[in-house]
Amino acid sequence: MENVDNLVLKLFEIEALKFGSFTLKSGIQSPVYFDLRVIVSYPSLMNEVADFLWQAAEKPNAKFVLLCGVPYTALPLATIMSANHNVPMLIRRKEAKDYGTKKMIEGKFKPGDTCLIVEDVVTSGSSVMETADSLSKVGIVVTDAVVLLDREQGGKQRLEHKGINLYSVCGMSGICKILEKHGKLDSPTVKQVDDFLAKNIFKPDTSGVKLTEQVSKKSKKSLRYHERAEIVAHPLSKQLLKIMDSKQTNLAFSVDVTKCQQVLELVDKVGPHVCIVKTHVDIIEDFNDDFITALQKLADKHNFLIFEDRKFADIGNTVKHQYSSGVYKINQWAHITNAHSVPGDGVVQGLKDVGLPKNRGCLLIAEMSSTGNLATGEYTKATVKMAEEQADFVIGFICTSRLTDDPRFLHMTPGVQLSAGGDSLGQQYLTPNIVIGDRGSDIIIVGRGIYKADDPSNAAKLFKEAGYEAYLKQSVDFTITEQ
Ligand SMILES: O=c1ccn([C@@H]2O[C@H](COP(=O)(O)O)[C@@H](O)[C@H]2O)c(=O)[nH]1
Repeated sequence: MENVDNLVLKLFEIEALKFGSFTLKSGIQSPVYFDLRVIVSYPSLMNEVADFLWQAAEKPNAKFVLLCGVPYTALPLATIMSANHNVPMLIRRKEAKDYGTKKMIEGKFKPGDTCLIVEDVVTSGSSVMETADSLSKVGIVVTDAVVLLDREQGGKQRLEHKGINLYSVCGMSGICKILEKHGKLDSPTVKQVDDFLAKNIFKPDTSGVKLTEQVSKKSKKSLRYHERAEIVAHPLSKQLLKIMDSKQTNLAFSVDVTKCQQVLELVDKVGPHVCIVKTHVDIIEDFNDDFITALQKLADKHNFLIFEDRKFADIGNTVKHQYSSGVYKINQWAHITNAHSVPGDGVVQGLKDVGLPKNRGCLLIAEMSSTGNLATGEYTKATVKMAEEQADFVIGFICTSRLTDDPRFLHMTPGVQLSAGGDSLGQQYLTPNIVIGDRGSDIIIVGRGIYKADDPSNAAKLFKEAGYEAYLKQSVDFTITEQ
C-alpha cells in the first residue's frame, strides 16, 4: 500500500486538488477546491483510494455490516470497497422514483442493520447527514462515516454532534503540508489556506448550516496574559497568568501515570515547560503524603500550579467532604480542581466552602473532548451561567473552545496532540494551533503526547512552542485587524 504522500501527489497531478480562487456552493470564496469527480477516469487510482478508505474505516469501534456511498462521486468508491471486502452495499437515491416501488434506498437490509457511509469530500458534513437521515428513516443505524478528504471546516464535529464518527484519509492542512514538502505549493498559498480554515468553520448545534464568527472572535481585543493578569480578581488566576507570561507557556501537563516515582520524575523533566501539572491522584497505586510534599517542592522549583482533575459530581455536602477529607485531602495541596455542573450549583457551593478559605479555584466542565459526550448546547450554556454566578471561586472551564469573552475565565482544553486524531476509547485530539489559534482556548492539556514520548522533556518543549506560537499569532492577527 502506498503512503498518503503519494496519493496526495497523484490527486494533485490529475487536478482533483486545485488551488486558486473558487466560489463554493455556499457562495464563499475558497483558495482550494477538491474535485474528486475526475478520478473515475483513473481506475487504478480509484482502487487505491478505495483501499485507503477501507483502512481508514477499519476502526475497532466502527460498526457496519453494510456500505453506502453518498451520491454520486463516492458511489464507485463504495462499490469497490464492497466488492473487495465482501460487504453488501446500499444505494441511496437522490430523488424517489415516481414509478414502481418509490424506494429511496436500494439493496437488501433489515431494520437495525448498521451502515458505513462513504464520502469523497466533507465540508460541513451535510451530504453525509442527508444520507444518514435517509438510511435512518428505513431503520438503518449509522454511527460511522469515512471520507477521503476532510476540508477541516467543522464537518467532523457537526457529524459527531449527530452521533456519527467521521474517519478521514487526509485533511486539508495535511494535504497542504504534503504538497508544500514536495514543492507543489508555496508557503503563501499554504498560509492562505490556513487563514481560510481559521475563518470558515461550520458550527455544530445550530439549526441549518451556519458559519461561526471566527473573524469577530479574533478581531475582539485578545488581551495578552500580562494584561489579563492585571484585571482578574482571583489571586490564583492572576498567579497562573503571570506564570504563563513569564514562562511563555500555555501548556498543562496531564501526568496520568500510576506510581509516585514515575510522576515525580516526569514532572521534574517537564516542569520547565509548563504552567500547570494536572494529576489524577486516584490512579496512583502507592499514593502517600510524602508524594504530595515532593510534588509541591517541584511546583515551587519549576513555578507551576497543581490541578487535581477530580471531576466532582455529587451534591454539595458530599463533594465538600470528598474535597477536604479521605485519603487525598485535595483542598490542602491542589491549587485547582474541577467539577461537573450536572448536580446544580450546590456542587460549586460545597467545594467553595472548603476551597475558598485556602485560595483555591475551580474549573467547571462545560464541554468534553470525548466523542458522543453530552456536555453540549444548553448544558454548556447553563454551565457558563453557573460560573458567572460563582466567579469568586470558579476561575474557568474545561472546554473545547472559548465559551465567553469575559477575561476572568480561563479556558483549558484537553484532547491535544501534535496532529489531529483520536484513541480507541473515544478521546479526540486537536492540534495546539486549532485549540489556541482557531478555537480561542487559553491552555492546552496534554497527557500521552508527552508522557508516552521517547523524550518527554523535548515533547513538552514542542507542545509549549506550538501552543505559545498559536497564542502569539492570535495577537498578530489582532494587530492586522485593528489597522
Ligand atoms: O473532556 C475531557 C476532560 C478531561 N480530560 C483529561 O485530560 C487528559 C488527556 O489525556 P491525553 O493522554 O492527552 O488524552 C486525561 O487526564 C483526561 O482525563 C480529557 O481528556 N477530556
